[in-house]
Amino acid sequence: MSAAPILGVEALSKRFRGLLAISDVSFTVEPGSITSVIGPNGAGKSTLFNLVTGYLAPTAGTVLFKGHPITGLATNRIAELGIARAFQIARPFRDLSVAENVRIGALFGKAGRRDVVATTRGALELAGIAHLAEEPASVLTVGQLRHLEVARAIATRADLLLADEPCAGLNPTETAAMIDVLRRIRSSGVTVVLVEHDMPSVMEVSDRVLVLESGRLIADGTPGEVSKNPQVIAAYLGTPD
Ligand SMILES: Nc1ncnc2c1ncn2[C@@H]1O[C@H](COP(=O)(O)OP(=O)(O)OP(=O)(O)O)[C@@H](O)[C@H]1O
Repeated sequence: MSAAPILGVEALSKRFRGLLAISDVSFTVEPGSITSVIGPNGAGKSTLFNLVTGYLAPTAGTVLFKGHPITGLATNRIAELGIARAFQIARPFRDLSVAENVRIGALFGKAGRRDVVATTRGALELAGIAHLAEEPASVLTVGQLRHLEVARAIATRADLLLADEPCAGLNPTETAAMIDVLRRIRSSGVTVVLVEHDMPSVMEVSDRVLVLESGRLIADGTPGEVSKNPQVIAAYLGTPD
C-alpha cells in the first residue's frame, strides 16, 4: 500500500477574468518523490505553484497538505506548516554571507525551532554550498545563487519543496550538480515538486511527471509513460495537419 499523499490537489480552478488559467486540476503527490510539472508557456504551471503556496486563492477546488485543507491560508502560515518555494530568480541579501542568508530561512520556516545552527549547516551541505558559507552572496554565480535559493528554502525545514525551474539557464555541469542536489533533498526525506522546462533534466530526475496544457492536466505518469503520450507530443510539437 502506498503512503498517504503529502499533497493533494482536488478539482482546482483559477480564473483570471475570462481566462481559465487552471481548469479542474486534480492530482496527488507521494511523500519522498520528485514530481515535475511541465507544459508549454502559459500552461498554468506558475499559477499552480501560486495556488499551492497561497499567493493566489483558487476560484474553486481544494489543496490538501498532509491530508488537511490549506486552501485560503496565508502564505506565511502555509510556510510554517512545511511547504517551501525556491524561486528561479534568487533575491538574497547581497551584503550578508551565504550562511547568513540560509540562516534567515532557518529562522522563519516551520514554527517552534531551536536548532538554527545545525539546520543552517545541514541545508548548506544538502545544497552543495557548504564551502561557500562565509562568502558574501554578492560574489556568487547564477548557478551558485540557484543553490543558495534551494538551501534557504530547505532550511525552513519544509517537508515539501516547490522549485521553480531550478535548472533554467544552467550549463550541463551546473545542471548535473543541481540534479544531484534535488536527489539528495529527496533522500533526506523532503518531497520535491518542480516546474521545469529542461526536458532531459525532467526525464532524468522525476519519479513522476504532470503535464499541463491550457490549464488542464493532460497527462500524469512516469517520465517514460508521459514521453510516449500522444497528447503530450501534440502539445509540445503541434499536431500535423
Ligand atoms: N495575475 C494574472 N492575471 C491575469 N492573467 C494571468 C495572471 N497570472 C497568469 N495569468 C495568465 O494565466 C495563464 C497561465 O500563466 P502561468 O504563468 O501560470 O503559465 P506558465 O505555465 O507558468 O507559463 P511559463 O512557462 O511561460 O512561465 C497565462 O495565459 C497567463 O497570461
